Amino acid sequence: MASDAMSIFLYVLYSLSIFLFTFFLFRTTANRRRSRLPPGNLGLPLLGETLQLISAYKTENPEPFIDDRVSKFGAVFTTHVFGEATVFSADPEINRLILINEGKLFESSYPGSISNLLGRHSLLLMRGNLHKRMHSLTMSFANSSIIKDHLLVDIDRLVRLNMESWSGRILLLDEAKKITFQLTVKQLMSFDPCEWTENLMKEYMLLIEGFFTVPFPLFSGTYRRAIKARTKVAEELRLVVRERRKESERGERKNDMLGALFDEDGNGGGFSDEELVDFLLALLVAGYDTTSTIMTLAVKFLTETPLALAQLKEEHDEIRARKGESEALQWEDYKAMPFTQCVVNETLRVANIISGVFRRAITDVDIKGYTIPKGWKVFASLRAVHLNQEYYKDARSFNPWRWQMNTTGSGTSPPVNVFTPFGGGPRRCPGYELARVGLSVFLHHMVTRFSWVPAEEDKLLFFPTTRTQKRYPIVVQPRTPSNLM
Ligand code: HEM
Repeated sequence: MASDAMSIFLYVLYSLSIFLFTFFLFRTTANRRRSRLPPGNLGLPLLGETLQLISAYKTENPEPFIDDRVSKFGAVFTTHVFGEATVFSADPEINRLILINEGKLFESSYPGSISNLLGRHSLLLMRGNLHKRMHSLTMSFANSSIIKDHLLVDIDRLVRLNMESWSGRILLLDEAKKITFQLTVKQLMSFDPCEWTENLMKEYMLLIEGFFTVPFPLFSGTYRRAIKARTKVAEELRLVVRERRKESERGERKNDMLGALFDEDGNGGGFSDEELVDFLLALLVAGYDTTSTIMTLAVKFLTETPLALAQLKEEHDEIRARKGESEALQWEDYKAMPFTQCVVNETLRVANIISGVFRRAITDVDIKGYTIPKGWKVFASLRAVHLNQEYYKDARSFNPWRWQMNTTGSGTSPPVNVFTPFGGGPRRCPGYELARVGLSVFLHHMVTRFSWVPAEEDKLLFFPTTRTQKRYPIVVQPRTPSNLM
């Protein structure tokens, strides 16, 4: 016990001295270059402005920390958060430069908790040529023609299967998570829902909870549990990979992501089991939480905007009327959902599931008259741009009709590079089309099968991730001819 206390004390002392050393080093560097650094405030020693950031996001305002500084300093400013001097950008042009110069001027940089839990062979942490190769492999697996030819069938089937058990009060976020987890496991490894996928999902939830904690098992029970869950998930995935490697050696091939990886050179792409496990584990993380949250928030925004919900229902009722009660959606049906695509865009814009991306400057970078010093962190805020009045009239309201110019020629079009919910450049989300199709199919079955009301008030939270406080409880009722609204 005494030796535990002593090691904690020594550990804290050691961390403190590293923090102070780094902080003063940055301060000195910052002073030297102050004239060319973006304006801003480094805050308190050690803490910087981290506490201001955390307390700002306790409100219902989606972007208080950035709004406040943009009004004082402009769209690009300097701050110091989570132990590092960081340049924040709310400027679409600068964001674009940051995103397209991945690997040249900047490289992605995730907090320690996320990197440790994902594993170093995940796509999100790969760099250079290997990243290029694996990113394009992932893109080719999730592109429109693959979705059209075989993923859509599973999406439609699994969404309907899950909705069959809905009745009375449900927590929509939990239901959406179940659906997206099952979908992703199916797409990656061809497993249909079973006890194994359910247990795996429970471990995944624990793993994801560890993302926004202090990455020291000694200090955080959540992080400890997440590490344990990661080990269990990796063990399970390793067994799958080994089994599939044997099948592949026998010439058997499944039409899923793992199959695509084995196809690379007929022998697991030359990848080790460890590499394949990290890769799959991270893809499951990237697709699961994001898509389920966007499904839930789309329903919340529609519930609060009855005219939009009515128009969406009309679009989907027409499709259903053509197809009868139980026929599965086809690619042509997905392509005949113009208003749904406005709803999808507007949900992505207002919800901003990924509020922005962190990068690190790998050299001194001159942008718009400022210099971002080598080694500094950069945060390209996608949300600050999406919620800027300059680019979107009445930017903080949910208004799907603003996107109708793309289909009807009315409305005003935002400038290019302003709408970037899936990022951009070499790290652009490879699952963007899959997410859009998944959400559209989910909305189709939701509005054609059910009417619903919120079971209680629930509010949006924006930190550390975008979600609703109570997982959006609603009461659902099957739609019948006498209950069409
Ligand atoms: C609404 C749903 C989604 C949103 C808003 C979203 C957003 C994003 C964003 C902004 C990035 C860029 C991160 C960066 O530049 O550092 C990204 C990357 C990524 N996304 Fe998505 N995503 C969604 C769904 C999905 C799905 C369904 C998949 C599954 C295939 C997926 C897989 C990935 C992966 C693997 C990366 C890392 C790419 C890389 O670093 O090269 N995402 N996503």
